[in-house]
Amino acid sequence: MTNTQTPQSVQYATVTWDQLHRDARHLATELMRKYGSFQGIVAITRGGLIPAAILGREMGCRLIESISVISYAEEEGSQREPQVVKAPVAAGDGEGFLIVDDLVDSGVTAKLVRELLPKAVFACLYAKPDGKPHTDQFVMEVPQDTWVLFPWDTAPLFVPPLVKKEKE
Ligand SMILES: O=P(O)(O)OC[C@H]1O[C@H](OP(=O)(O)OP(=O)(O)O)[C@H](O)[C@@H]1O
Ligand SMILES: Nc1nc2[nH]cnc2c(=O)[nH]1
Ligand SMILES: [Mg+2]
Repeated sequence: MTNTQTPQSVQYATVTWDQLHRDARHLATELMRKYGSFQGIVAITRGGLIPAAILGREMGCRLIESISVISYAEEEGSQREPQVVKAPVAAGDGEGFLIVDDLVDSGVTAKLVRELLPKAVFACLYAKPDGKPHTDQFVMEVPQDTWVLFPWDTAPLFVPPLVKKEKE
């Protein structure tokens, strides 16, 4: 994960596809060691979909259910009252299921999904301190004031050589 400081002092942590894949495989290893196998996986859309696909492949799990929660306003990334727009019907009360998301931040999304699936295990790749109590397993902790940029949030971009910046 690469930390970048912008002039406004907003911290970003950029995750590449390679790192995400490595971290998801590491999460699969730890989950199998701790819990054995799962009957099914519930992906929290949209961020949990790719991690869930990687975990499903590694753990030999083909039953993938989803729950769709809208927690952040699209335009400004600010938090709003979370709204479930698709329920994880196949998962029952969560017994034998693994819930997967890309990260926990405030923990609001994870808390809501756990209330709907009280018997499920919850796993994610990255956890900020406020969200940590709501996850059973994660790979890496990220500071609360850091915004994680996932590979699907970014694109390679031309960057001018340092020597040109010095002349400005
Ligand atoms: O712990 P919280 O403060 O609730 O934040 C974590 C949630 O926020 C992000 O999803 P987002 O709502 O942005 O939707 P998306 O997955 O569809 O991009 C992320 O994928 C988690 O699901
Ligand atoms: N991409 C992204 N989405 C989030 N939703 C809540 N926190 C975050 C974050 O740090 N990064
Ligand atoms: Mg999400």
